[in-house]
Amino acid sequence: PSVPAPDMDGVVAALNSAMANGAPGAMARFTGPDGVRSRTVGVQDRVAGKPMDIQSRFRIGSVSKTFSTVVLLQLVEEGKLELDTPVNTYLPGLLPDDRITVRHLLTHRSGLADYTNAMFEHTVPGFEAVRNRVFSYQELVDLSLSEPRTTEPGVSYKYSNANFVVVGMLIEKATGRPVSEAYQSRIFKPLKLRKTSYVHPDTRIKGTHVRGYLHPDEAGGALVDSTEQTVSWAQSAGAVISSPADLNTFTSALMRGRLLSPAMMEAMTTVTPTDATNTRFYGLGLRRYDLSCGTRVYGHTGTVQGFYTYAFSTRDGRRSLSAVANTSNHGAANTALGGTLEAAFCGKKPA
Ligand SMILES: CC1(C)S[C@@H]2[C@H](NC(=O)CCCC[C@H](NC(=O)C[NH3+])C(=O)[O-])C(=O)N2[C@H]1C(=O)[O-]
Repeated sequence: PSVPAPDMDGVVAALNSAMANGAPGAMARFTGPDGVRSRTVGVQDRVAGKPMDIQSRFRIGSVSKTFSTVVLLQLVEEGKLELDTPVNTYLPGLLPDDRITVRHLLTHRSGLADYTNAMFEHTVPGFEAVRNRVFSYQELVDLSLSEPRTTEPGVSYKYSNANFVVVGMLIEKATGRPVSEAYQSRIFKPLKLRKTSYVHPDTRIKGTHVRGYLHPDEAGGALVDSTEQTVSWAQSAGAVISSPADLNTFTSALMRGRLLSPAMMEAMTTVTPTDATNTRFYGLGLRRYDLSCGTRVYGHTGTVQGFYTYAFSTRDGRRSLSAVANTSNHGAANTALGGTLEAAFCGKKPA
């Protein structure tokens, strides 16, 4: 069936709107039946004045959660883990509730509190306090467990980074190796994602990269260059670095079934609503957005200090969009950037 051509003027308008709302720059890359379309606006480095470059690397934040989910679901397919088995079966004594299962982690229904709410209550001081810190997985779990559970296991969707910290622990327990090796051998290498890496706790983004600029909580406050950080507060929940092309390749390959079996893709894309709009859903480490034209897109969003990312594909993987703005803690910029999805996947609005 024919699909609408991407409305690249609409994509540029969304990128410019992100800039008008405080992003020094933004960019988007679309792949579809008619090939690749890229657009960039503004700068990737405010001091050097370097223009945004579609080849650049950047921090993808929670889009990392989908990479971690792919590794874990491959381990499930290999019989090394089971989705409906309690986490404590694999990591004895880790969690205070034996009812919390692996599936509860991937669907944000475990009830484990998100320690980043307290950690980043004050945006810039919170960031400065951790940007060079290296946490163990256990320290992050302990931060979560120091707060009350947010739901009985399985009862409701309560997004928490803690879930994907435990996912990282499960991957390392099941493989006996660091999670970085699993990303590399199971995803980065097979898909030839040459600009995608997991370098925790190194603070640098190697090669040509976008610099990220964090908005302070104080209106009109100066932007903070947040490019260099360990992202140790997130690790398997948010520390992957990638590029627009690699994210297009990843989400498209995922939806085409290059990484997981059809049965596992069915499980991954079985979703529940995350809000009252009934257009936003979550499956297993994967978001589904239902767009105004009826198209359903699957992927993830990412917020890490100085970067906001969307990485989505259609269910058949034939169309994919990645978009990033190099600012964060500015809701209007994030929402504006989201306009790239409607423009890219729904095409020009009828006059
Ligand atoms: C659910 C989200 C939005 S939050 C979650 C994760 N990012 C974080 O947990 C970092 C939150 C603080 C980042 C900081 N904000 C503050 O400090 C606010 N006081 C900023 O904007 O740079 C990610 O990425 N996910 C997004 C996702 O999945 O889309």
